[in-house]
Amino acid sequence: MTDISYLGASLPDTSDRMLFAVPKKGRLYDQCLGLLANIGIEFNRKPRHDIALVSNLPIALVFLPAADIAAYVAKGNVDLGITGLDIIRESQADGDVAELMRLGFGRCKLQVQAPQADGSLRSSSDLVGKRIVTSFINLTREHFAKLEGVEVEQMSTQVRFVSGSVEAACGLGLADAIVDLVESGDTMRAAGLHAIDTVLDTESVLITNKHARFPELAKTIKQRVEGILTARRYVLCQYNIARDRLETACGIAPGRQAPTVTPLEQDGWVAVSVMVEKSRLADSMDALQEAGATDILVLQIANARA
Ligand SMILES: Nc1ncnc2c1ncn2[C@@H]1O[C@H](COP(=O)(O)OP(=O)(O)OP(=O)(O)O)[C@@H](O)[C@H]1O
Ligand SMILES: O=P(O)(O)OC[C@H]1O[C@H](OP(=O)(O)OP(=O)(O)O)[C@H](O)[C@@H]1O
Ligand SMILES: [Mg+2]
Repeated sequence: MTDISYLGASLPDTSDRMLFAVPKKGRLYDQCLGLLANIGIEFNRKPRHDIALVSNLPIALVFLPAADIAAYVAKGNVDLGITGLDIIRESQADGDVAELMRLGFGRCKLQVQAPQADGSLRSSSDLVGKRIVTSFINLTREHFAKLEGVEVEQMSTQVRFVSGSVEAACGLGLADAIVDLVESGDTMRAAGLHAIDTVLDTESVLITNKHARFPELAKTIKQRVEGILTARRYVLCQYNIARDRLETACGIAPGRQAPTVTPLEQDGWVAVSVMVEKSRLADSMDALQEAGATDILVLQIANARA
């Protein structure tokens, strides 16, 4: 049985439950809570408690720092978890951790950033032998060792760890450049830095230990998450069209599997219902209208299953 007694004095009994690790704060927290609600996970988390029993499934949620979750999953201390791909790679947990699915939020880039004012630093190669500060020492060392064409132990670039506010390091004279996460770029620019290379594109990932307990329950969670992600990506588009133009219309919006076509009470006309990717919706509606579709309606999808 997993020992998680370090997480609180009066622990609930979690022995018969799948342990599901979720970031306890930070950039992924709100999205994770939204996802848990959407997949029907109900729980009541008491203030200051890092474990919450799920009332409608044999699951205990364990709220942990995002940066630690990959290591807990890799060691089998928890069965399932949500964290960033950057953290999985940095924790060197790939061998023991199976990626169940990418979740499409927490998207950002791990980038090499140098002072804008220093025109001599234009790519990672210009930093060989210099001082780099980061929270991602393993990924950064691998990046520069590869660039230098040597093993990590032999490389001349110096990589030092700081746990946060990495962008301050250059201004404080601690580093010539940094490696940190960039989303909008606001933090980077505010510190007078610009990106000169990308180490990794990252997003949040649902992961499990390769030998985890409760594989059936993990599969259920995965299917539920898939349903929510599909629902978020698509809308349902309905329209009427003359039957002799149906083929053209179906070519414009072929749907996930195929459009549903039902006869209208009006002779020679049909009603069509089809899933359309949100990213292509406006173009598809223009083309459908052009092809003679009328009464084109768009409906949100709350949930979906393949
Ligand atoms: N600006 C961002 N945009 C999108 N995703 C991000 C951003 N910053 C971090 N992430 C993602 O979220 C993960 C956790 O980072 P986060 O900043 O939430 O943790 P933290 O630094 O421990 O928390 P905090 O910033 O509250 O101290 C990162 O590893 C990355 O995958
Ligand atoms: O490109 P941006 O949109 O500005 O986002 C990037 C910033 O977000 C994260 O920091 P966070 O806000 O989590 O603070 P932290 O450094 O204390 O972790 C990351 O470490 C960057 O500093
Ligand atoms: Mg942070």
